[in-house]
Amino acid sequence: MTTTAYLLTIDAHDPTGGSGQAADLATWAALGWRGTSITTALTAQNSYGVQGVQAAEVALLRNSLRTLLADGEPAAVKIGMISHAAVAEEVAQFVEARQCPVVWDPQLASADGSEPWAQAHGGGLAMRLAQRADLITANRAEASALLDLPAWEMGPPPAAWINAIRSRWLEAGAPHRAVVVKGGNAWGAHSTDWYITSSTVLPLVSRRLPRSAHGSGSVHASVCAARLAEGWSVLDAAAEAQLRAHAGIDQAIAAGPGRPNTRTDARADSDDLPWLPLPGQSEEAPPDFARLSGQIGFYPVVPDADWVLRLLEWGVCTIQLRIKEIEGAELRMQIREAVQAAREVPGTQLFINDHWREAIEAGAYGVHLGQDDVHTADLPAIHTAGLRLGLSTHTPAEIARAHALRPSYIALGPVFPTTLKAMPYRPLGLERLTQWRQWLSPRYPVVAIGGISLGQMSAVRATGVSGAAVVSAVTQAVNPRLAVREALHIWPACADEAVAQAMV
Ligand SMILES: Cc1ncc(COP(=O)(O)OP(=O)(O)O)c(N)n1
Ligand SMILES: Cc1ncsc1CCOP(=O)(O)O
Ligand SMILES: [Mg+2]
Repeated sequence: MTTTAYLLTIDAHDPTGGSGQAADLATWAALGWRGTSITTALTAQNSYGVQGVQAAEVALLRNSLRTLLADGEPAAVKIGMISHAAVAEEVAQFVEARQCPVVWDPQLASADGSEPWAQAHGGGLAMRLAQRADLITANRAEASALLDLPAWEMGPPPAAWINAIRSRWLEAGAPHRAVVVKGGNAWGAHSTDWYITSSTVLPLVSRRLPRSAHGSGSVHASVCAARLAEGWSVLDAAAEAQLRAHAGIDQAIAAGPGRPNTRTDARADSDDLPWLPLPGQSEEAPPDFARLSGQIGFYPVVPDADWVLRLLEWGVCTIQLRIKEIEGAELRMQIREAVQAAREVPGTQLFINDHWREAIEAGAYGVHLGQDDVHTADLPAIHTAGLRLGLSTHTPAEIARAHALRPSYIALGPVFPTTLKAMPYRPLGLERLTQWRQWLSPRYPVVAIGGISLGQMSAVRATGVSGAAVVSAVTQAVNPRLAVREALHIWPACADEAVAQAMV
């Protein structure tokens, strides 16, 4: 029997269960991971905060780590509170000898600021932990103390902060390494976490909640460790962690008269989504794109205007024209022809892929854009022209990017392996599709795409998404007419429902 992969938290014992090891283990259980824990310190605490700390005995700590390793290497390590330098030294040696992803969530003081542990990270220990970590998650006070930087409250991180983070914590390592400076303890309408690498500084913005909760940093960091162990990028891990921590604070559990505990298995929805503004875009969300006028259901994506005409005849209501190889006058003519034909069938929602200028010119119902397209498309022009916007997403960070643009629907994919085009993304599968669909509800209709055959459409529909976009299942069907009839039977298009409603 092979050992089940495991995550390791090296953190303090919090008797309330709200933070540290207990919160990490509960978070990992909620994510389907086996968690293990090594204790750096025992604490006396309750909902009012930490009342006392006793550091772990170093020989026992070393023995615990060595004994655990005999069962196998961890898939990722999360380091939390360390109250004494001797413990920090032991932990640094341990992680320096590992190959797996490491998340360091420094804890320098309890929320009331009563227990300063900064001295435990002196003598170069903070630098060693930082330089071994793939991700450092620190709030502003912690980063300020560790880097000896003046406080920073509002707006983007000052240049002195970015320079210090890069030169002391990041530059020695690989470019994928990052620091997330969390914004929970700043103020303003939003709470912004700043994601900083050797080459980028990105804001991950959340709606500020009217309260804080004990252990939100532990939940955040442990989600990051789990997702790094699964091979997600640091930015994707940070985006999902922010979403889950936000939901956990929003649904915090009362633990006494003081602060409530962050819920480790909170169900996140679209109110919890962080958003990742485009470069130069303000943190303020732009106005929403127009809502869809009908349901989506079966959503074929086809390569030319003739296909659109045929689908309209066959009763399909939501269609995408995805022209890849034609340009100039012929492209404009096809888009105009398809848009004109779609306008003549009430209830039709025709999206034009990529070609947003021609779509505006033709007065299309909507456009569908990919992640790269949003950097070059004139989104305000599409909005002003009243077109709906659909956006492709494949990862949590891309979802955060899409949420910054407030589109009319969000597509998630690839759900299954697709042969249509090479994609650098792992298929989501139905479980993750269900999960991400929940994150996007109730704000966004969700379209599933990628490798969906007619045989899988019922299962995709059961995840609660609003529609299934398919290419090959229609365009490469032996009998496309029959395939469309079958698909409309499984998931009726809005035209059918509009007709049905009109007949009632
Ligand atoms: C409904 C839907 N979802 C995703 C896509 C993919 O769009 P994009 O990422 O722009 O890639 P291309 O289709 O342009 O290759 C889509 N077209 N429709
Ligand atoms: C364009 C696109 N974007 C994500 S998956 C995909 C391909 C969908 O094609 P198919 O339905 O044939 O797998
Ligand atoms: Mg595109």
